[in-house]
Amino acid sequence: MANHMNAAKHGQGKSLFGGAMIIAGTTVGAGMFSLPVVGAGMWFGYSMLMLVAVWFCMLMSGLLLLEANLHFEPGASFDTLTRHTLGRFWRIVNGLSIAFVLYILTYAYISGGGSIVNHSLGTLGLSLPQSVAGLVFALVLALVVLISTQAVDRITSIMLGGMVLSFFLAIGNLLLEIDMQKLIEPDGEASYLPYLFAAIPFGLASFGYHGNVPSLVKYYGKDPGTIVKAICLGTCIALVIYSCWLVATMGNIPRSIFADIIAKGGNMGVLVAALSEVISSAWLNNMLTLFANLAVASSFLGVTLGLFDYLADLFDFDDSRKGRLKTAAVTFIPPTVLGLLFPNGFLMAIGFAALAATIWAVIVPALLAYKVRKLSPDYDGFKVPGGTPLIILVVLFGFITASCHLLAMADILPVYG
Ligand SMILES: N[C@@H](Cc1ccccc1)C(=O)O
Repeated sequence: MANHMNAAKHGQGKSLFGGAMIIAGTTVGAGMFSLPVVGAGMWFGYSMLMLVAVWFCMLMSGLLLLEANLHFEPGASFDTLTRHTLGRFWRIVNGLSIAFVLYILTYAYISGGGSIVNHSLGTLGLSLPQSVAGLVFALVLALVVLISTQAVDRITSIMLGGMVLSFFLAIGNLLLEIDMQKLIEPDGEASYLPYLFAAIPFGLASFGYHGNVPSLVKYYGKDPGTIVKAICLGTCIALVIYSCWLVATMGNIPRSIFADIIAKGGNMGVLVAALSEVISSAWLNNMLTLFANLAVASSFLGVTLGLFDYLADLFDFDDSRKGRLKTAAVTFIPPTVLGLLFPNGFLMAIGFAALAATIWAVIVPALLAYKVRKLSPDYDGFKVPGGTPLIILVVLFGFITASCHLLAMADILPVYG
């Protein structure tokens, strides 16, 4: 949901709340649906520990990016920051990793969207092949992006409202029904901690919002006090939502059932179907399904709008009808074709998004801050506390997460299920 910037810009006051909602809106997305599935191996306690640690590192990398950004005029893009501070090589690596994350997330959303649309149709007694459901999901939403940015803005604002309501109704009820024993004394195999490592990349993807930092600087101007608070509050909101989500899922679905969910591909629809089984009321069930649909659809709109603008700029396609059609073709055709060929790659795609995000959302921000501190040692504006040790910690976090993903892919780290 990267586009609430525009929605907020039309607003009257530049309140702290608006900025926090922009960050929370971008952060909370499909990554959330991977958390209970990849966290099932280590279960609740370690999942919470991992979430808090990843939240801290992702918050710090966002603040380091802000620090570097404040050395430039408001409006400077991520690309401008890397070009002026780190040079050509990093500019290219950064640009490629951003484009890769946007593309693969679009594919993840088509896969997750197809799966959840299919689950929703199932409750109505209809059925479609999942790849076709993904195609319908992508076509409808791509049309919104093709129409205009304003269309995306309006629709995502409505979706955000619907998401908040449906989340609290459905999850609130699940939270009331949790079984403490499931949370604290899970069933299934007796090994937990070894599964933590393969889950870290999914935590990282779930806390990604960094593309919005330059937009916040443009929106608020050089007002570090408010921007820092907006980033802290926005990521805290995401942390609270994810914690409630873990309690609601792990407190209701036994750990052994998660092994079945994973065996069925671990896609969004399978998880929501397992949750639906424990919700007694049909109405609350609909709220949960509505929430899942809105969450993935609004993330799809935000991410593809970012990709759309990025590609239009890259290929120099204009804003005429023909130009937008060309941009839409390069934006949507590759991930949609991938979605038709591999309808169930949701988890795999979130993992690869995390791998590429370690570059631009973690390592590059740390390097940028290191470099601007070297270039202007007398600068007395906003500085993230912790000095070079904090920068080293953030870079290490990036390397460890990338290594975890690669080692898990190579079957060297254990993956539950
Ligand atoms: N946090 C987003 C994904 C994302 C990653 C990186 C940057 C922006 C967004 C989600 O959970 O869907």
